[in-house]
Amino acid sequence: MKKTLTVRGLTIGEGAPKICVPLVGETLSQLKEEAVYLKTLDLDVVEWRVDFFEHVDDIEEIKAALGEIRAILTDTPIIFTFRSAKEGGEKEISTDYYFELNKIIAGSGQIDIIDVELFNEGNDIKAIIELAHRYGVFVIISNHDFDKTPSKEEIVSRLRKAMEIGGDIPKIAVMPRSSTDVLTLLDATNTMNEQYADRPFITMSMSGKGLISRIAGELFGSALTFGAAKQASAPGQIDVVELRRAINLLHSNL
Ligand SMILES: O=C1C[C@@](O)(C(=O)O)C[C@@H](O)[C@@H]1O
Repeated sequence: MKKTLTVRGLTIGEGAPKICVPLVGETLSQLKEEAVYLKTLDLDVVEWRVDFFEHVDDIEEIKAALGEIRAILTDTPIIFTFRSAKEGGEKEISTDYYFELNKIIAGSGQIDIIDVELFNEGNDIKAIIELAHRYGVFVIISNHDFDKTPSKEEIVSRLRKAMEIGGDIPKIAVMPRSSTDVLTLLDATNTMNEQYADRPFITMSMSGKGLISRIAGELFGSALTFGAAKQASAPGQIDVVELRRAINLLHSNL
């Protein structure tokens, strides 16, 4: 039996996939403007992609900005994500700083979910999961391949590893080079859903080719999907209004 996960009244892992929209502003004023705009949209979760932020190397500035974002978004679940350059993010930072930042923010009381990349030291990941849980924060353990789609076995294995290490929500985003690659991601998702997952997880095949994976999560097993407001944070994200419409279309026919 798969567990669901409830955050600020939102239950992830049942019914239609939940919609997450990334905040990608570079300056504090852009972030505040974006957050005000996101409040007007029909979305479920907001992800702050802090690697887009101009002061990403200053934890005090990040904390202050987060306070302002939280004050605007009040009841919306917030995911805090520093996406490393090697996994498609905007900036490179040292591993030490990556964990220091994530630990401080996990304990800040301002966020609900934190994204930690799977390709790190197991003990570092476990330490941050433990700390996050102490503060009631859920942890996404993520992996991204912006170049290709690994084999089905590899995708399932990475998602299972994210689960075994203690992540609350395993996640993988891969790039298709062909329609077969999209099927591989969907097949891996379906197998994970039917055979291995005991908790919600997230998968997507990126770019226009992979769009089906961003709308068909309810059928194959992905619990959350990313849509764009004004600016996408990854290739293939569609406008959040169209995304909701497509998801509802599938949902109402299942
Ligand atoms: O990991 C993900 C998924 C994503 O890469 C996507 O393809 O929608 C977008 C990122 O902002 C997010 O952190």
